Amino acid sequence: MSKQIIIATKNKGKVREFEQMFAKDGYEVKSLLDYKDIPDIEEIGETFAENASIKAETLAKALNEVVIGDDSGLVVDALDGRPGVYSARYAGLTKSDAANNEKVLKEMQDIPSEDRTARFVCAIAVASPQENTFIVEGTCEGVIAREPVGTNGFGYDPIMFLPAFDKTMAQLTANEKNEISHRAKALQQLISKWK
Ligand SMILES: O=P(O)(O)OP(=O)(O)OP(=O)(O)OC[C@H]1O[C@@H](n2cnc3c(O)ncnc32)[C@H](O)[C@@H]1O
Ligand SMILES: [Mg+2]
Repeated sequence: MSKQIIIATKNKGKVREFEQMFAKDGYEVKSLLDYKDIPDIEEIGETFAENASIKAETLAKALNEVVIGDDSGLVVDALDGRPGVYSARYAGLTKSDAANNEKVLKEMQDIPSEDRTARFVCAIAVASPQENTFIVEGTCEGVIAREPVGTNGFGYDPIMFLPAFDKTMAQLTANEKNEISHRAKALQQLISKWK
């Protein structure tokens, strides 16, 4: 029987990255895309950590299993930390990646290069029916680009320029992203600190 990890997400990009990162340890990844009967989980927290916990705890309770929640997003310094926990719905409830990117670029159009710093943040929560929820966080620093570049990844990747690579996150291969991303760093924390 294969080992299984359940992730409380409906985001296909996240599912793909967790599959890639867990594959080497032989884990099969399940997500909310496999549990269609679970009602939408409301993300009412004020922090990434709170929302990751809400997602993980809700599904852990519903399934009576250990579940991982991922809440993540883009924090832009010149926008006072926006889109932050509103990253998914920044340009409206349709949750369009392209519209979200356009909105950030428009708000940043008069911001000079040196003030375009930003970071991706990923909080991962592990909830189980018996134990307290365990939370870790990872970040990945970058600069908001002038226009979307690249087609890999998902979400805000095309507008997140990484000076160290001289590429946007959407120009990295999956393997490259999974070595340096906010999600990868959170997962490394989880593996080194949980239990
Ligand atoms: O809540 P779930 O079901 O997990 O899926 P979601 O897409 O709503 O996920 P979040 O609430 O955590 O919102 C995250 C937002 O940040 C974006 N995001 C998260 N991780 C990202 C990454 O690695 N690269 C680019 N954008 C990312 C993503 O596209 C969303 O717009
Ligand atoms: Mg969400």
